Amino acid sequence: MRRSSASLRAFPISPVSRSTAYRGLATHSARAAAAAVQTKPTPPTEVTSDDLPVVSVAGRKIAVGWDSRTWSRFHNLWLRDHCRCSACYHSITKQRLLNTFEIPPDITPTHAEPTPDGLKVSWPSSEPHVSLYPWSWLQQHSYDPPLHQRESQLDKITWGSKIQSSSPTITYEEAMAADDRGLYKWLSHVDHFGICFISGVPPTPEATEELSKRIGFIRETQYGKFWDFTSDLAKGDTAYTTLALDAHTDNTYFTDPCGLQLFHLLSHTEGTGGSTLLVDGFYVASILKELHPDAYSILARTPVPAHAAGEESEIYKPYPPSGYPVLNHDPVTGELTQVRWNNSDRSTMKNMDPYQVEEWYDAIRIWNKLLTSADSEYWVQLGPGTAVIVHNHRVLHGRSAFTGKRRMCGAYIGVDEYRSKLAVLRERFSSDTAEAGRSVWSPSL
Ligand SMILES: C[N+](C)(C)CCCC[C@H](N)C(=O)O
Ligand SMILES: O=C(O)CCC(=O)C(=O)O
Repeated sequence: MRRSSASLRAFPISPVSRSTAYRGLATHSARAAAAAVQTKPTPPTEVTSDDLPVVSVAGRKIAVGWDSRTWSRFHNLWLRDHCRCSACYHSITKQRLLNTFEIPPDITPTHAEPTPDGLKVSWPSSEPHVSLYPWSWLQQHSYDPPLHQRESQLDKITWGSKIQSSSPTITYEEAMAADDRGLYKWLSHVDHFGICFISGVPPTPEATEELSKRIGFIRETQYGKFWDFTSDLAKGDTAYTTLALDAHTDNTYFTDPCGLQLFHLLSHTEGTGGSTLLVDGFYVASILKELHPDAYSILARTPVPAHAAGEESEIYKPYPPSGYPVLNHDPVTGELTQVRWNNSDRSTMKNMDPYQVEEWYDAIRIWNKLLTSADSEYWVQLGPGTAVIVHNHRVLHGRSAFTGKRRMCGAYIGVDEYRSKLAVLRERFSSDTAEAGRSVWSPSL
């Protein structure tokens, strides 16, 4: 609905006129719309300079009318706290300079008006303080009501064994290309699928280490930084044997399990077996939730203790020691964010209520049956030249038993290092403001 700019003209807000900040038809219809029961808000249209939103200050909030049906309400206190002028916010470090706790809880603007660049608000203070909030930022961060889908897993593509017909893959050249476009493609595949193969990798630990470092610094653990291992029990873990390893996620004994795990099989001679198992934990969890909601709920609320205690000098356990559930969720969106499952590394199930015991075992039995189904299991034989990266918060991995001499190398990357790199690449390659550098209004802040 187009409105003349005259009807949107703000005028100074005095206590008397505070609740009638605007005149003209737009205000009436906008206010009537605001009073109407809020139907599901439609994301507002692009704000153009000749069609500015309606702005109204009422009590402890400022209301922004995007169109006749969509309003957002922002607390004055919240707006003042989020001022990003150079006095309130460090434009280089992107850190708050303002002392939040000096803002009066009942702060009220002396003036508020729509401008082509955003919502302009003047605050009472000994020296005049003016804040300007870009319309796009206000739309993105509207919380009353939320106008945009919160950052969510919408772009996750779950898979079963059929992915083997078209596994996400990039070439080593793409991954190593200095312009980072290939790196962005690689990490986008990991973000969507939880796995990505890399073909054409020189079959050396050196090249594999450099490949790993393209994502971020390697996460050092008790197994070292870059690992190059075989079945010699060099470390007190069954990975350093010829035994089969059931589908698992690594580091359940850490408070914060690694984010990515890269594997590159350098050689396997004088024997057979040792193929790699990959299972999309998000895919299996979605089936469990659909077909066995009670089991899903049990796995989502029962903490599972774990340990790595194969070295005399080490006892790793998560904090708190009770551990974390198999299925972990975003407390805001409720979406599944992390699978933690390693039945070998699981410690004694203590602190359980007696009635829980059998239902928990029933739940993990169903979970295991789905994990090990032909529909879920993606078996692939790695070999020199083809590495695979696995998102350890989502995809479970394992291997079949083997004979002979088998040499595997790889590395862990922290989940925050991975997410930071992806965010930077996304900012650079998918934002039309990348050239201008990171704004204090970046969606990431
Ligand atoms: C990857 N690397 C061979 C270094 C270590 C393997 C550790 C496996 C451990 N049981 C876990 O699940 O975390
Ligand atoms: O040896 C392999 O193929 C995988 C070993 C493994 O599962 C691990 O290191 O976590």
